[in-house]
Amino acid sequence: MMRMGIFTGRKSPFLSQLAAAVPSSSLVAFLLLVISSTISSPSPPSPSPSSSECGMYLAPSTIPGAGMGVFAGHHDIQKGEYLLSDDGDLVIPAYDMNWHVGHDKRYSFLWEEYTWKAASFGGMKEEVENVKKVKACSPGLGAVINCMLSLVNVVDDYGSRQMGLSGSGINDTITTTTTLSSPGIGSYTPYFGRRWKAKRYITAGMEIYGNYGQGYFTSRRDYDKIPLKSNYKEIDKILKKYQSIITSSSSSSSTGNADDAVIDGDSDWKGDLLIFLQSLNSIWDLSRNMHAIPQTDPPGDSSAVDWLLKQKGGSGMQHYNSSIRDPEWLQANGRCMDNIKDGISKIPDAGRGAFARRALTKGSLVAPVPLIHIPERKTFTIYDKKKIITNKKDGTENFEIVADHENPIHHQLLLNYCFGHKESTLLLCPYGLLTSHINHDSNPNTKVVWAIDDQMAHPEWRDKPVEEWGTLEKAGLSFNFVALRDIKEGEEITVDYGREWGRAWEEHIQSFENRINENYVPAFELNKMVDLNLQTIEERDYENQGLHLFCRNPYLEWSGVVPRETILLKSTNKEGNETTTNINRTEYNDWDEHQIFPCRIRQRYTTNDGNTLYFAEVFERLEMKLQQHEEVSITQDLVWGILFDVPRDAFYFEDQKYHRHHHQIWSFRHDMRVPDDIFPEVWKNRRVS
Ligand SMILES: C[S@@+](CC[C@H](N)C(=O)[O-])C[C@H]1O[C@@H](n2cnc3c(N)ncnc32)[C@H](O)[C@@H]1O
Repeated sequence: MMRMGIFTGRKSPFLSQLAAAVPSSSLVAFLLLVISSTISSPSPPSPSPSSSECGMYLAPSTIPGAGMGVFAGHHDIQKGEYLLSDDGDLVIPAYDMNWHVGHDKRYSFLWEEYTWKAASFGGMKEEVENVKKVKACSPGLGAVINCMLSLVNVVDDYGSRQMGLSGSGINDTITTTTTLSSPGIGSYTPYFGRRWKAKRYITAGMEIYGNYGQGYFTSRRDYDKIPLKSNYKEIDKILKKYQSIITSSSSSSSTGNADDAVIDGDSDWKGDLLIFLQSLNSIWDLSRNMHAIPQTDPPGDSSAVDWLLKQKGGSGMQHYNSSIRDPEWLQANGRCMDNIKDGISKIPDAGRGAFARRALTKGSLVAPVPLIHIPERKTFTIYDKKKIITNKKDGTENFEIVADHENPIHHQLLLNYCFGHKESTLLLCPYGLLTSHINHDSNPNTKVVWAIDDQMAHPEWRDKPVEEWGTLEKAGLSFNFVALRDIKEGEEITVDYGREWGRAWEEHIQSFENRINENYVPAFELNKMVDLNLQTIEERDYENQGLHLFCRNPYLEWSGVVPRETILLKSTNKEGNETTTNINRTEYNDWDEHQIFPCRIRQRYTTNDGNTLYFAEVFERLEMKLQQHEEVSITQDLVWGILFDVPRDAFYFEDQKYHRHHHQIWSFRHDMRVPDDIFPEVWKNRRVS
């Protein structure tokens, strides 16, 4: 069992003397002012009988002003352990939002505070032109944990980012001549499996801290006093100096050095010196270093400094103790987050779902549901493209493809993960542990209610028009999902998304048939099917089905095929004469085993010992713009290598850009609906025809 020094379970005697010295709340922009609301809050849902089993709580953070935080519940978590053994959080991509709605400054996107780089999620970078323009919204644990850089105790597990449809409940239908006939395809994210692993031993009751990265704190003015790792190191140097002064003075005074007589006369000078050091932060207020100086209780307690300097993290460990809540306190003041676990939904076509991790009694909390607000639902609109002609300075014409704001054609997938109301522009998107997994049932076992005021940073927003608070950059509201009846362990959790959602879904099912590209299977799924018999170009043209097929470099080498440095291209110029051009193949110069080359399968055959092998040709696709029509290009395939007797492993698929199901305009989009009886009148800012 992995244990950390003397922090094995409960508070260490020395650290309990360290005051909660996180920088003052004036440092943090999101002050929590709990003001009563005229909408009556329900009484808190009862904890379920087995609540002492709770493995994770949502409760006020130990960081002043940081709102809610996540805490390990009644069990210690060992280093290397996954926080929950489930499949993990969803990641919902939002595409090209600047291109679609960036023109309108009214559309604020609070998700921005909760997004990650799409490029680091497996499979996402292949599906779009520019992965930098994709916002990877992950409403799970990552969105709700706070960060204290010196005490980060969980890491986002990159190794588990092998996300995809497997396990979403529809992959069973995938075969070579697959018919992905589920009307649910494209209406939920294909990306899930984002998991969090303990980076160090986490004692029961400890706040969970992820690593937002230093850039998060250096790029925001509100956080300009929060110490970074380097600041704690600086302070460790000063504290060591302080220690050496007091140690050498003690030893010289014991040898009767006359120079130390004055100091020695004041019996508490060591403490005073430390108090002096500690008080510097009030005069040097802007320094991150100053805020890294540990405050002790009582002030001037040099033994606490001795203790800190013996710890691996030095002064960075000063908030360790104040980051731990008693599990009993958490039970009384927190909301249990892990009553649900994830899995494949039992509801046809619904993708993934949430299930009761333990038996839950009627009226008890199923899950706390903090909410990210989007004041204007048009933020999620996707527009058609249009071509505009502009005149260049030299008088020639230029073509540009821009969003056609007269012609909305679809919505971001994120819409399906938010609650709305037909009479309001406001959307409220759940985050927190697995709350986005909960599916619809018109006869549900769980209902949506407002959290009690104390569980929300801004309950008073419910009394104000959306226009007055919607653009604020911190989440402030929260629902609770509460059991409508006793729920058995393992039962799927459902809420009622509302009549309008149900009607829209029915209509979608009716109109769905014949609209899907039956043969398209996402590339990252095909790549996982290592036993799949691939099709020859005559049997199936992958290119026509939204895919690109490639051959891997090691098999080219094995077949003795060497990529050419230059390629001879025959083409016809604008006068109609045939020309031959040498083109440099600069991209493919290195022999890299991850390199892939466009190819197509000419033949598939089975050997006497039952192995399937392929005969393929590797080609170069050359694209040329016609000079007189810049927007028109022609392509020409040039075969430059033949592979004989290669196995399935020689081939690799990528999706053509914007081809996955969730990009298709037939894919279902509808927000979940906040029940009428809890939707504030004052938010109704949209007339419904
Ligand atoms: C908030 S998400 C729920 C999580 C989703 N199942 C997933 O795998 O990511 C809402 C989406 O789930 C699917 N869904 C939820 N309830 C459903 C139901 N009763 N029938 C079909 N699809 C459902 C729809 O795609 C809907 O847009």
